[in-house]
Amino acid sequence: MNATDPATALPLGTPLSAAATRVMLLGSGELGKEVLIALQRLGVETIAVDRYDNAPGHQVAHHARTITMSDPEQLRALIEAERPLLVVPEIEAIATPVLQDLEERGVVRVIPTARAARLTMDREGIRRLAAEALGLATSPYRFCDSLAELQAAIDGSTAEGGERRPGIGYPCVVKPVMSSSGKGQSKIDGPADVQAAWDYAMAGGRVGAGRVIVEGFIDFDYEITLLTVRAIGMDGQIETHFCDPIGHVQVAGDYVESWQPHPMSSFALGRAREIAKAVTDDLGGQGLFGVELFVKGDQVWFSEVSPRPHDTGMVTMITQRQNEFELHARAILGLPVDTRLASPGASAVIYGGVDARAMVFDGVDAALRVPQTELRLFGKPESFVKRRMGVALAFDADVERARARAKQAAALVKPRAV
Ligand SMILES: Nc1ncnc2c1ncn2[C@@H]1O[C@H](COP(=O)(O)OP(=O)(O)OP(=O)(O)O)[C@@H](O)[C@H]1O
Ligand SMILES: NCC(=O)N[C@@H]1O[C@H](COP(=O)([O-])[O-])[C@@H](O)[C@H]1O
Ligand SMILES: [Mg+2]
Repeated sequence: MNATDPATALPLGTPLSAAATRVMLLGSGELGKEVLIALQRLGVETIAVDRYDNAPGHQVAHHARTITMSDPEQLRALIEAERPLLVVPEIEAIATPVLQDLEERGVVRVIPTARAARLTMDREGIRRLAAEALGLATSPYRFCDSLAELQAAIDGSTAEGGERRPGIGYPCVVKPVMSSSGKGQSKIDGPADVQAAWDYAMAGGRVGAGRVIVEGFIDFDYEITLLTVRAIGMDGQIETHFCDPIGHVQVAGDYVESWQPHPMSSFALGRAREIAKAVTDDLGGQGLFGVELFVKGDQVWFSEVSPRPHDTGMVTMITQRQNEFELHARAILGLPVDTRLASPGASAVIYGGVDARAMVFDGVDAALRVPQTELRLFGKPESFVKRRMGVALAFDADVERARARAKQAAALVKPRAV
């Protein structure tokens, strides 16, 4: 298809028949589970894939498959055997060159595009695109393959010709190039922290261990996720829609609370939308993106983007007429979207609190007695102290009240091992 050709909605068939519209999710955690539910509500036949059995999405899909998605042979074999119409990445750690090859040969369509999946699986791909190709404001950064390189990147170095390259300086943030939810990430306040940050990054990286990004620390006033949807408009051309900005709090690089709408100056919101449009136009395709931005006064920095629903966007399950999962499902099927807010609201994360296989959640009744709240318990088969096992949602007349309700409800849920 040519970029200017009008696009059309996909035909929706009968699940489990020869006329089925089949969609495969690569990654079936809490986010994929909600996408699968949204797809099923539109009569799509779903195939949930994850690295372990009984993942949240496995429990609701028509078909459940367990493979190592970062293994090119396993991924290729599964897609060729199942032949879905669409492949929807839900995590970063996927053998994306296989997706690119299958897309190029017309075997499957990858959401939003195989190139977007490849560029965002690695912090280097998306950072170089945003900062170097698109010229967007980001934190200063360097990539390093050893502790010595990391130290030199922070301190600055002198090239052979005597030319001085300034360092990132302190404070700074170190992250494995392939990781998410803050795994392997730490802040370095001074020389004494460098070794520990390097060791932590080496232990926390997912695949391709050994390479890190070091970023200058941005002392932002607040950070937002701007959910941005590329969907087919009336004339068959791609249109960009924005949700209201989502504010959030991160602890150790992992989201613990989010709310929508986050108040912003119209200047900063306009700048945020321009950045989101530039990045998502370049990544292309159809679907929802979570554009992460740091804001200080009227200054806006691009941080990173998920070409898929975002964890902080779980709040839209209580704030929007069409939540981020429904928006993604509709956009990828070529259906119209509506990004309107229905009510201010908030989300608060429920961690496992213990390392255990089977869990019981006490206090759910008490939590749901907090007015205007809902819960999602993801059904993950194993709990870790810091594994996200559920989320509390609340709505209210303003985000501050909603945040208080969501946090109160989350705190009343007490996971325990049996
Ligand atoms: N350069 C920076 N300056 C200040 N804070 C930062 C910087 N980089 C990251 N952070 C903080 O750490 C959080 C997590 O960082 P980042 O989004 O890069 O990690 P991640 O592992 O990809 O997380 P996720 O997968 O949940 O999006 C950010 O939302 C922000 O709060
Ligand atoms: N920030 C990315 C993110 O939130 N991803 C979500 O977490 C799941 C993995 O959870 P697990 O690590 O508990 O298996 C992923 O499958 C996705 O739903
Ligand atoms: Mg992030």
